[in-house]
Amino acid sequence: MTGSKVTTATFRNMKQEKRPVTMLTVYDYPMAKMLDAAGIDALLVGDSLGNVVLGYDSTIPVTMDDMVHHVKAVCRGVQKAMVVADMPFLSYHLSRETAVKNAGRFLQEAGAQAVKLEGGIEVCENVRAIVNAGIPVMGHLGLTPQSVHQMGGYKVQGKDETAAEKLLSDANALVQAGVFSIVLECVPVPLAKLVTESVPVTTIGIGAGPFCDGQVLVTHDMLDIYGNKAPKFVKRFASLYQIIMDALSAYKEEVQNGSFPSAEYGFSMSNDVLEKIKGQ
Ligand SMILES: Nc1nc(=O)c2c([nH]1)NC[C@@H]1CN(c3ccc(C(=O)N[C@@H](CCC(=O)O)C(=O)O)cc3)CN21
Ligand SMILES: CC(C)C(=O)C(=O)O
Ligand SMILES: [Mg+2]
Repeated sequence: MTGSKVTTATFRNMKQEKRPVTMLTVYDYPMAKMLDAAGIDALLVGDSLGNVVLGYDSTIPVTMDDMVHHVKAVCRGVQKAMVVADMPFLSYHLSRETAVKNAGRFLQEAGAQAVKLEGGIEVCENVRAIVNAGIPVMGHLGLTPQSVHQMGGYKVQGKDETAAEKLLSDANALVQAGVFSIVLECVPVPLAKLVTESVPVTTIGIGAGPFCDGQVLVTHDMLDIYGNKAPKFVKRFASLYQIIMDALSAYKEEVQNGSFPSAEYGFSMSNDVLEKIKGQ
């Protein structure tokens, strides 16, 4: 069954069998092909697109059209992985109708299999409406970047009793609303463990410790594509920034000193033709 598509049923089975779900973010076709070939279970087209690819300093400017454009590119590169589309700022708050309509675009126009959205009890009515339309929904609790101005920065969430209780009741409300999975971002390890043991759906952690049912990271962070400072929870699995910078310097040097392009990179033509056109 290694060739078959990852579905919400796969998520359910993996939680039951205690096999960790692997998820990574992706925003374009080439990376989607690589992540799918590597057997990553789920690909999140995150609204971190804003930070990682579009150069904004938050996820708030990202629009539905931005997201649809990138989800389309990702889906063209994927055979097996589940593609989850992150719903951007204000695309699921205004009404049940707009929430369903926007979620539907990701499946109908772009080819995703599920959507993700941030928040707890306050979004549950709209989550239910999306689920009722036959669209699998992944929740997202803890550090929810679209609320950065309300949280007063990117900080660990759920540390005090009130916040921890709120997170637990939000998780239960999302389950009641029909989500198949919940991302837990930047929450203390023991709280993520408690939520994971309390809910029947698959929890996916980012900065939430090893006891979640799965893990997600921003691919550009774990590959260190930018050579910048990353949040504490990011492990660098490669240092691509250095590799890319070395390649760029080598190219510049070789073009400037004339060693590139050497003969092997050029095309020849017959001398006859050359002589003829020179004689004209
Ligand atoms: N490249 C990238 N990676 C991400 O993980 C990510 C984005 N972009 N954009 C959207 C959000 C923003 N995220 C962030 C951003 C910063 C921290 C951060 O600096 N956290 C502090 C915690 C401070 C504390 O409360 O102790 C850290 O040091 O990790 C965490 C998550 C996660 N998401
Ligand atoms: C960090 C993940 C969970 C996310 O929401 C994103 O990449 O936008
Ligand atoms: Mg996001």
